Amino acid sequence: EGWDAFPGAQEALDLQCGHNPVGPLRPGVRQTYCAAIVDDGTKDASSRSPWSYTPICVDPVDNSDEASKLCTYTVSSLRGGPGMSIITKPDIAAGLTSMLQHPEISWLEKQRGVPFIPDTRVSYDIKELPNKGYGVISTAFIPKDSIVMLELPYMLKISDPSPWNHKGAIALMQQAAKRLTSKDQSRLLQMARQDKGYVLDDIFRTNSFRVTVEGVGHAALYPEIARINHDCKPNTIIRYSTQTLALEIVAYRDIEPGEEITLSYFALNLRYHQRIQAIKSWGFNCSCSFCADEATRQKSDRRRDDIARILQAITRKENITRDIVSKAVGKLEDLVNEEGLSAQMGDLLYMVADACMAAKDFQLAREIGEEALKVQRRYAGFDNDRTQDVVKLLETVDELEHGEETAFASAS
Ligand SMILES: C[S@@+](CC[C@H](N)C(=O)[O-])C[C@H]1O[C@@H](n2cnc3c(N)ncnc32)[C@H](O)[C@@H]1O
Repeated sequence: EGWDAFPGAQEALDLQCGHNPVGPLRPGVRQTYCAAIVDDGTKDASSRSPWSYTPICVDPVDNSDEASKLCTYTVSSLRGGPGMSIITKPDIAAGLTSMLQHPEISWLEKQRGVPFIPDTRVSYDIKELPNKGYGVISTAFIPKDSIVMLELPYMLKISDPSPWNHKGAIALMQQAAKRLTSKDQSRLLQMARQDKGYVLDDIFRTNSFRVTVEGVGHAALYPEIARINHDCKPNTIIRYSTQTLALEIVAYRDIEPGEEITLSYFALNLRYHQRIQAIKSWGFNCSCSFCADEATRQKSDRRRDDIARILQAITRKENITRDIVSKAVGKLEDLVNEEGLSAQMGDLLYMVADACMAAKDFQLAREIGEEALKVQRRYAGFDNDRTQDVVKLLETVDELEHGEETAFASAS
């Protein structure tokens, strides 16, 4: 509906390549399979399009038929900006073809309802801070919900490299970096490190975000976003678009000029001991207000335990009545607000909707699922995998309800 008004949309939809678990953006779209490109030196430039170089690949350790090569792919410019290298499997790279060949994203903006550009009034500086290395400081008032930063990754690698030989994977990383422009290479090497192990591994370990590409986990480096320091009660959250690979930093509350821009490096709802454990790998201490003193920690942990208990209780079939569920959702909302976890409310509502679906209360599952969808679109991203999970749940609810109706009709 209305797709013709968006140049590039139809071509991009028609070009949806295989290996895309999110599925077509529109029901009924023709699904074509873009060819997986590997390290075949005989191929000319046009046959390795959209990549700027012939990929370099390594074979898997287990050379069975299902095992795939691991390759490094580079584009010299991503959507008119800096280039990008990705170390991934050929079928995943093939899945990126439509995004790379059809960079026109105005139709995607329409779909998500928010432009893919940061609010130009928003500004920040990257500065050296005591005991933190560099950090990002706001230079103007940033209202809640505005996009503070929006970037594309300049390097990505598949999260689980275990099927491939370690030495081979390291060689690919080296090539992936070398094929970037010299400006990007020097930016990459200036990123924070912990001085442990191989330099590019260290840079990935210290700075990368876990994203999904074609439904598969990858570590991604975003140049300036990587300068944001951690806080367990952050003033921004991350929103990720699976179709464009864009990562956004969104104001979680109003931010005053001069405030440091922070985000949480892990899920917001961890308990104190889990936070300490998670932070250990970065080598600094928890200094947010939730870690401040024993009493605050305990109070916060208790609320977080309560959230888990409510979710646990709702999975029991006998608790799926409109009255009990709406009380539980109300209580969850209170706890989430007190703990600053609204960005996770969509995930919680998704779990409640799932429990309603399991208990066959389809009406309730739909109502709560629709609420979950709104929250996920806002906080996770309009095409994020977490958002797509809710879309799938709503589709399943429709199918199950329809199935029950048909079964009932044929029985009567
Ligand atoms: C992704 S980088 C953040 C930017 C980094 N400070 C820089 O100079 O580029 C992660 C590293 O920043 C530092 N860092 C992040 N959050 C911190 C915090 N709350 N306190 C102290 N150091 C922090 C740690 O050294 C960590 O390994």
